[in-house]
Amino acid sequence: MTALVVDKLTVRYGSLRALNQVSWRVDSGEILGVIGPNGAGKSSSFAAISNVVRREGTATLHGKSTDGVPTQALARRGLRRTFQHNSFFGKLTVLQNAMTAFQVEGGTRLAATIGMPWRQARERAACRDRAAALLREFGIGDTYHDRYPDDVPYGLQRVLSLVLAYGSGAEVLLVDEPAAGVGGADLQSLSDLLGELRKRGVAMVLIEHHMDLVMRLVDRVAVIDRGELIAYGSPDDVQRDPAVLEAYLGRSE
Ligand SMILES: Nc1ncnc2c1ncn2[C@@H]1O[C@H](COP(=O)(O)OP(=O)(O)OP(=O)(O)O)[C@@H](O)[C@H]1O
Repeated sequence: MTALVVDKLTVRYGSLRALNQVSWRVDSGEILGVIGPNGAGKSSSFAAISNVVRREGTATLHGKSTDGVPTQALARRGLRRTFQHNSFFGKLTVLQNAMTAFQVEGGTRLAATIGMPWRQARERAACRDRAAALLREFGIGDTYHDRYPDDVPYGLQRVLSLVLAYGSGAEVLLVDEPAAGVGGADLQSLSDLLGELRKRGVAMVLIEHHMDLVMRLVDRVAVIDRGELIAYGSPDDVQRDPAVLEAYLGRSE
């Protein structure tokens, strides 16, 4: 099932055209890799899809236009994203952060679930159980639940970012450089997690500089260079594309 289609997406910052008429699609249960050199326009495409920056062109989520739909409303429609840098609520524990993942879903206010007294106690307990189960499901054991995100190993923080974005049922995930700063076994865990989310039917768009991870994992690749889509196809085809070799893969970052 088609999850997200972008058509002729264009982003301008003043006189700079950061993205120029880029089109691609991603289906449920599929990972689209978006690659390109630094400054190519990858993150701008996420910002445009999420309606964080002004855009031209269209983005269609499950067949419905997202034009003018606020970011939070898109999140409620199942479009979530993660960022290059972890963005947790630093004063909340890992578990409390996970509890907030259900706020968007349920539409309840953060304060009502975390800060408020006895009236909300039952809802709070249910939310807490759900959040703890979610964390455990993705390998974040109880020993980490009461720590602050900054106090857990970095690889686990990256996993936590994804788990929070996935929350209790994201259908389309925009994943921005999950493997940044991650190596070894943590890289494998991340790769496994992304594979697991795909199995669950989540459509993912993955911006990533870690080429091995991208080429091993994704179903299709969109290559952007200086705001232009220069190649779009299977990892094998893209890796053989002379324009890609010239513009990106042969260039050291
Ligand atoms: N808010 C902004 N205002 C002005 N220019 C911006 C803004 N955000 C990005 N740019 C510029 O737009 C271009 C595309 O940036 P973008 O961050 O989308 O690239 P990217 O492919 O995600 O790069 P990287 O791999 O380094 O994260 C770059 O030239 C960048 O300097």
